[in-house]
Amino acid sequence: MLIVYPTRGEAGFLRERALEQTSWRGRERLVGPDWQALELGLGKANAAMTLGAFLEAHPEVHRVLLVGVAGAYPGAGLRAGDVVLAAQEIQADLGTVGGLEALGMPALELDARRYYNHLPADPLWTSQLHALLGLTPRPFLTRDAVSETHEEAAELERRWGAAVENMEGAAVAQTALWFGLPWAEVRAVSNLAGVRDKTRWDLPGALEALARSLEPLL
Ligand SMILES: O=C(O)c1cccc(C(=O)CC[C@H]2O[C@@H](n3cnc4c(=O)[nH]cnc43)[C@H](O)[C@@H]2O)c1
Repeated sequence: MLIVYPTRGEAGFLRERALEQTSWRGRERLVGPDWQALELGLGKANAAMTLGAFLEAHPEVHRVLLVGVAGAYPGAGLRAGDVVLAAQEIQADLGTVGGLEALGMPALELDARRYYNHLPADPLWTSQLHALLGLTPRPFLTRDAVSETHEEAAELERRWGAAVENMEGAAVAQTALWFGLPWAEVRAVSNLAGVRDKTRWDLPGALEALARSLEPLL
């Protein structure tokens, strides 16, 4: 299993369990007993670029798990420290404000299936993770620009029906789908989406909860 994470700050619990810490094209790479982990960088371009290049060079990878922190949308009923599993990733800043279908062009076409803004997580692996980790799958939303106000976050939640916001998920999803690999995603809530003041985030609490919830996998 390849575990990917956007920033080094999100991978402390993996580093603690790693047998080896190296670097791959300037990105941190960790090797565990039966997993390896790779830093992606912030945002969709970094995520797709790094994961695509790594998968091309590492055909031994059979599945991809994205882990990290996320902002919870106001109506999602989530608090800092809650851990969520992705049912799908929604790429919310591709195409028109309402999405890509208005342009009549999919982001990805595989085996006659067209993917516009919605990228489903692997159903089998996600249901296994649901059973193993006790997490209920929820819709995740990805955009390069983070929500900066409560109103912006509430509008995105209303339009797309997502529970949490992040900056890399859809890129990892699209890359994994293109490589024909199952992908899944687990994130811990560090903040309310729309809140940019980091003193109101709980990064340590989120990272502790993420580490605890992924224990059965490591
Ligand atoms: O400053 C630190 O110590 C630190 C440690 C771990 C992570 C960070 C981050 O800043 C994580 C950035 C990462 O988190 C996702 N994220 C978190 N909240 C939101 C949000 O409200 N909207 C969008 N993305 C969010 C995102 O995927 C970033 O890549 C700092």
